[in-house]
Amino acid sequence: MTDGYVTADGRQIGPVVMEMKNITLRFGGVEAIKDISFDIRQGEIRAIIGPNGAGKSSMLNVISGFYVPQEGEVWYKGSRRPAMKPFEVAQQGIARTFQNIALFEGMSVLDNVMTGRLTNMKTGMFWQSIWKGKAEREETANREVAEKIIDFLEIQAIRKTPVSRLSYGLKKRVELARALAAEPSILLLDEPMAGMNVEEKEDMSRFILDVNDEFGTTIALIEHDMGVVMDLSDRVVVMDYGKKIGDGTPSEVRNNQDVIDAYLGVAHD
Ligand SMILES: Nc1ncnc2c1ncn2[C@@H]1O[C@H](COP(=O)(O)OP(=O)(O)OP(=O)(O)O)[C@@H](O)[C@H]1O
Repeated sequence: MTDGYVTADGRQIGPVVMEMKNITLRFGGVEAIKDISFDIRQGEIRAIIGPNGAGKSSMLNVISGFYVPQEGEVWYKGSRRPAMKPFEVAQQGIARTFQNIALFEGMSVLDNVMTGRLTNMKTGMFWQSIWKGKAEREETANREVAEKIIDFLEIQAIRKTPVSRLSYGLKKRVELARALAAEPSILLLDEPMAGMNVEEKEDMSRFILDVNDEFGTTIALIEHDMGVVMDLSDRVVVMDYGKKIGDGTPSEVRNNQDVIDAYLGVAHD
């Protein structure tokens, strides 16, 4: 792994933790990702942005192991990652949220957050049945982590409330809490601000920054609204029609002519 460095915007970021090398992903005749390479560094907030259909969700799904690209390599913590099932990727410390909220609506906030601990459970069903003490200790420790995250995200007042009764913005915050409960090394956020009003967007931005600051979590997020990510991110990859057209700090990509054209809808060859 290479060392960390200070970005042009003055933020210290760490060594490379994940590297996408020449990734190409096809769906039949559609090339959703065309030979894209970029890295994600320890402790940074890395955004992948682009207009509708640019290939952002496809890229997030490659990172999370949901799609295996036809070409290219994914490197994680210094080794090439073999084709993996999403739960295996999760066990390696990569947690995610979904654009369409994927919570257990009938369950309380606390129980939903507790499901985020499942990938960290050491005691299997067999041992739980014959070794009650160990399982109970693990349950207590898991609950402590869940409660700490609930406090951190300021949702203690609704910890017993069924998710179905919550506003959209709060559901998104519970989803963030559940992903954090896994204590991930990399947190993937799928359009975390989509469908939110201005106030909810501000709250979510603050929580994303606080999580990054307080826990040092590396965060990769996708978003089509360029404005939303500019204040939040250390570095930004810009995609358009499956290609990478920009990569750098927010001010670098903001001044990149290809990026400006893509967002203004200027025709491509
Ligand atoms: N499962 C799939 N099967 C076939 N084509 C797909 C599939 N998923 C995505 N595509 C195509 O791949 C291209 C990139 O789609 P993708 O959803 O990754 O873009 P996006 O940047 O996330 O868009 P949006 O902002 O609208 O969500 C599009 O042309 C899309 O139609």
